[in-house]
Order: sequence, then C-alpha cells, then structure tokens
Amino acid sequence: MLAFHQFQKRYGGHLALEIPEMTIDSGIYWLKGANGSGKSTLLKAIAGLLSFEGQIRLSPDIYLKKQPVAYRKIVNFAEAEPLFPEFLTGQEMIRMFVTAKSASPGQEQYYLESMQMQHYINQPVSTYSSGMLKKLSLVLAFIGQPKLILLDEPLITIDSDSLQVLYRWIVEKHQKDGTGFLLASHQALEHDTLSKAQVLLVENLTLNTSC
Ligand SMILES: Nc1ncnc2c1ncn2[C@@H]1O[C@H](COP(=O)(O)OP(=O)(O)OP(=O)(O)O)[C@@H](O)[C@H]1O
Repeated sequence: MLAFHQFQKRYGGHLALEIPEMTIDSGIYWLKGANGSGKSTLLKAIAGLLSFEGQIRLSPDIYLKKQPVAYRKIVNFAEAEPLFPEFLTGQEMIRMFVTAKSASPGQEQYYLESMQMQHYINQPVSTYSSGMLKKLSLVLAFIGQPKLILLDEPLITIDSDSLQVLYRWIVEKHQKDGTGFLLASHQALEHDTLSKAQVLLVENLTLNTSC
C-alpha cells in the first residue's frame, strides 16, 4: 500500500503534480498519461529521487521523509533512460546494489542468466548498448526484497525475447513475494496477467485511479 498526503511537486514556481490524498493498494499498476503529464516526476518522487511537499508512506508505516534509508531499501526504481558511471562494470553496479539493498549474495544470478547477460556483465558499462544498459537497470530494480518496484518505460529498447523474460519476472515477483509494481509505459502490456493490470492515469496535474 502506497499513500500520498498533500503531495505537491513544483519545478521552480511551476506546479507539475498534486495529489491531495490517495491510497493505492499493493498490486500491479499500469501508469498511463500523455507526454509531459508527470509520470516520470511521480515515479522519481516515489523513489525518493526528487524533493516534494507533503508525505509519501509505504505500508504499514514507513515514511519516505522520516525513514529515508528504510524506505529506500524496499522501494526500487529503474529509470526510463538509465545512466551509470561508465568506468564501472555491470557486476560492480550489482555489487553496490546488493550491499545497499541488503540482498542475499548470488540473488542476481537468476536474473543475469534468464536475460543472458553473463557474457558482458564484467565489461565496463561504457561498452553497453542501450538495450544492455536497460537490462542492467531492470536487474538492479529486482535486487533485494523490494515491496514496491517502479519501472519507467520498461518495454523500450529491449528485444522481444527479453521482454517475455521481464514479464515473467514481474508476475513471479508479485505472486511469490507480494511485491507491488508501478509500470509507466506508452505501450500496452502484452501479457495474459499484466494486460489485466489496473490503470493509474496521470492527467490535469494529478493522479486518477480510473482510465
Ligand atoms: N527537471 C525539470 N525541470 C523543470 N521542469 C521539469 C523537469 N522535469 C520535468 N519537468 C516538467 O514536468 C512535467 C512532467 O514531466 P515528466 O517528465 O514527469 O512527464 P512524463 O509524463 O514522464 O512525460 P513522457 O511521457 O514524455 O516521458 C512537464 O511539464 C515537464 O516539462
């Protein structure tokens, strides 16, 4: 469960998003909205990457602002266009996330193998294509024991086989661990289970629960 209380995000003096009160039950949600409506802003705020007014709380009582470390340990985020320090390898990035998220050592192996990333994971990130970078960002988003995973445009740049693997990860993680998902995408989620995801719509500078 994710709750907003008097949430406002401004860029300078410009109001970008406002959610007076809203509670979202844990589940898999498709976050929709036109270009510039505020989807990335919302995900970055929930991830704790953007300052904002008001409160965001994760069930039962972990507040982003009051318990920033505990909150960030259980909320994972993959950006639409991920950027990583170019001199690090994918494996080094994973090692950092394993420590930060208190993950079980070796947890990443399942993800690396199913996405067939082992042959390049020890290469510097500067050598990765955009799809390889995207897959690394997706693996990082599944590291640890997240209660909520935020994926911004997860379907772009990855090939169709990888897309099927990603759909499987999402469904498995939700069914096994009860992890909630917010998936911001301009493309429909073409998967038996995910196509039934509830819709959250960002429009008119706010978030609505119906399409
Ligand atoms: N760093 C920033 N500084 C100023 N304004 C910003 C900044 N980032 C976003 N905005 C503005 O906030 C609004 C929402 O942008 P946001 O990137 O969240 O939209 P989006 O729904 O993710 O768009 P898209 O579908 O095109 O990716 C837009 O009006 C945008 O111009």
